[in-house]
Amino acid sequence: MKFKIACLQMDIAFGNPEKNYHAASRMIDMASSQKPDIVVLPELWTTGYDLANLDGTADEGAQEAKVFFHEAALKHQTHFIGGSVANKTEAGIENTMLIFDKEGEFAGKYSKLHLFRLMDEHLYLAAGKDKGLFSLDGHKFAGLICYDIRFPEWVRAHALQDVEALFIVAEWPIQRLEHWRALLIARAIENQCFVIACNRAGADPNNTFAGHSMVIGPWGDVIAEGGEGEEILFAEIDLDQVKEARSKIPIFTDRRPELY
Ligand SMILES: NC(=O)CCC(=O)C(=O)O
Repeated sequence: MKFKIACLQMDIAFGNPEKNYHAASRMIDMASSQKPDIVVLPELWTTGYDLANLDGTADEGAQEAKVFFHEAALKHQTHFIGGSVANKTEAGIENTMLIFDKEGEFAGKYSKLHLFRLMDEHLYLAAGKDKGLFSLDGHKFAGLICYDIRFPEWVRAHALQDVEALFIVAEWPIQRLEHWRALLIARAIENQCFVIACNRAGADPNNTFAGHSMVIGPWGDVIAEGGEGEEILFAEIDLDQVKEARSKIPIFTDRRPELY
């Protein structure tokens, strides 16, 4: 099965959800002219990393974001991997990805598991406990958020559940661009699956972000890659390539988990 993907590599206004909702709507309308099957947004796209003010700007139960994606999915008949939003829960503020299918139905959520200390996440955010697995059109996928890509054992756990594509949403700074590219390509090759990674563009008071959203095939081939600025990255993926790669080099059969 083929899917046409649109990654919204948006600039994000610091601590300004209203402005960011407008910007996202505008980009979704633009992306829709190419009739994508799946639209992907970046990490914390409603607030950016204005963590100190999340008490005032976080979305209670992610309700506003849920209504937004429900309506956008119905309007454009497109699946949404809704980046992530600051989600006020009983456990604290989580960094939560929402998935909506093209009928506007809630299809899953994932709250970031690994908090990134270098950007103070551990001071303001609560770590999630979700698995992050979901299905769209009968295919199994997983969601990951930014720093998660440094944990190959977490990504492997998804691959062992027959996931065919990993959707990664991020606010990854420019100074570690080469880590971003190398880690994404490695996660695709070692798990023999597609990697669809949507990063933000622009800057906030503390960081300039890398852009370079990427769509990578199960052989590690870079199908599409963004530049540094705001843009919509389009790519088509063919999930049959996952079976092909896994049957040519059967690493899932050849693993020796009893020894490691
Ligand atoms: N938002 C993040 O999780 C950033 C992760 C990052 O920059 C890294 O190097 O890892």
